Amino acid sequence: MSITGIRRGYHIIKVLLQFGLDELLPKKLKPWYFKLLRSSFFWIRNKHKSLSGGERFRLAMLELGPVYIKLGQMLSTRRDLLSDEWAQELAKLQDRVPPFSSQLAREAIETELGTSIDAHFDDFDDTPLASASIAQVHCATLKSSGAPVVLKVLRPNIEQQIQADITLMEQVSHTIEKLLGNSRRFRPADVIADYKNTILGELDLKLEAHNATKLRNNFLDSDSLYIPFVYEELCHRRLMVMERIDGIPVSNVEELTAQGTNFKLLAERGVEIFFTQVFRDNFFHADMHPGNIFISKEHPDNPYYIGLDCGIMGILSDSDKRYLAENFLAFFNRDYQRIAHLYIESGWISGDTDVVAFEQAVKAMCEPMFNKPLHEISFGHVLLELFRTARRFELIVQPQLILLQKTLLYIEGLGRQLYPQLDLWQTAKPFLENWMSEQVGPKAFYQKAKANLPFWSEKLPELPELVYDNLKLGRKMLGSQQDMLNRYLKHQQQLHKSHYLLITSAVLLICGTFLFTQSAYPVLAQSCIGLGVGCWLFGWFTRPKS
Ligand SMILES: Nc1ncnc2c1ncn2[C@@H]1O[C@H](COP(=O)(O)OP(=O)(O)OP(=O)(O)O)[C@@H](O)[C@H]1O
Repeated sequence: MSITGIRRGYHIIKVLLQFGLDELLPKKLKPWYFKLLRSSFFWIRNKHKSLSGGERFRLAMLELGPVYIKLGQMLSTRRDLLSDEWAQELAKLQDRVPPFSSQLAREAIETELGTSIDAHFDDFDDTPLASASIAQVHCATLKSSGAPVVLKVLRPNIEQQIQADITLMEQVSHTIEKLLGNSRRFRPADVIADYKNTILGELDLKLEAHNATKLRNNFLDSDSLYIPFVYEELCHRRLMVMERIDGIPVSNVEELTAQGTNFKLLAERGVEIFFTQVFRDNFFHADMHPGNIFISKEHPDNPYYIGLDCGIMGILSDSDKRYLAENFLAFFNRDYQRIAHLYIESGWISGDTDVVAFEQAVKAMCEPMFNKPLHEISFGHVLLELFRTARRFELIVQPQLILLQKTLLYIEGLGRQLYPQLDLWQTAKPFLENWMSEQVGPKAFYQKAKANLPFWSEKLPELPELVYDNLKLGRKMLGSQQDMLNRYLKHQQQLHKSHYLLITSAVLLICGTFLFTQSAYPVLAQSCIGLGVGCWLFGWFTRPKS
């Protein structure tokens, strides 16, 4: 580990201890060596005893910088793991991060544009509209059209800071894995690798701009989701320019209530949008924390979502989608055998797995879930528990599915928060059933045939020629196969003949030698030996050449 790494490591320990995060760990997670390690840093005391646990955790993440802020943000969406108080506290990390100077922001924007800000924009606002973990957002208007826009620019040196912290995390996680040995089920290095991919993906705003445009186009005719227009020609790796939106943050329930939002419709639309993104478009927003979701101000009785920050998007293969949908349907039909077979067919677990044992484990895990009314069962939770069970049977971890499961859990949590009576099953079931019927059965056959029609109409005129060529080729192949067969038969005949001659010569030679030793029939003995030698020579020279 480098000197810088050691220094950064010490700083992290210092911050964690200064905010008393070690005190938040339950006693059973603090063995004697942990206590010994803590006392060896006796000069670092908890300076924030009066603050709540959630507040201390948030402030520590803020102090440690973007990688930890992002981690806190991700945790804030895990209401299945955190109490409401903690989740609300961590949600503050979403866009209340100290800003950097507008001078630096201006310089960075002009470097990316290659011209002055004034060349493209009027009324650039030096006070940032929002300052988040990775980027800062400033308002301006577009010179060419007067349209209100925002400029999202990456924080200075953010790439180096993230890289340094990730490297340190990688080193620590590898050391932990070595200490834990091979039998580990917990793989910190995999977790860090996953996190690294996620956070590095967010550092390319050009990519984010492409993603946003793609998602916008997928939902252009939608009443449920709006994605702001992106000015791609003004976007660069460290700068993104997009339409300015005016919505209410989804976490601001008071304001949403005050404007008379139809929460039931809003909650149902959240679930529908997610399933549409996954099953219809195969392209889903996978960073759905509250700082990225706004609600329209107009028509509160018919509200729609406004989505920002398309840095992290998930994609599933067609087969993943099919197995996923079948998994949910099998679960709700309590068909555990089908679930077990689906995991093997999809290749998520090995074909050597004991299917019966796996089916029993799935049943033991799923059955208690049906103690709740159907509408309270969470799809995200079902998936999470299925993955946990499958992990005991050597599940081959599918990062795209984990991303999906986390997003699903969050979307459902959000839906329930907005409208606690949300019936997840009634919202999602018709969607899944429709989708499945479109994938299999006569309708699917018709759809696929229709989709392939342009290909066949292009190939049809070539068909007679193709048939003729194939027949010609077939005849040629048939001829050469016949030749090969003839040659093989001839070879076998020669082989048999030479074997026969060699055996005959051996018999004649043995008989001739025997008669010779008896001295009774010398002429016969000589004839036998002569004939034997002749047969042998003939057999040898006529043997088949390999
Ligand atoms: N088009 C927009 N119109 C209005 N406000 C916007 C727009 N884009 C971003 N913002 C504001 O800026 C904040 C941060 O934007 P964004 O989430 O894209 O940045 P980020 O650095 O990627 O944040 P995160 O910490 O979520 O990764 C948003 O929460 C929102 O308040």
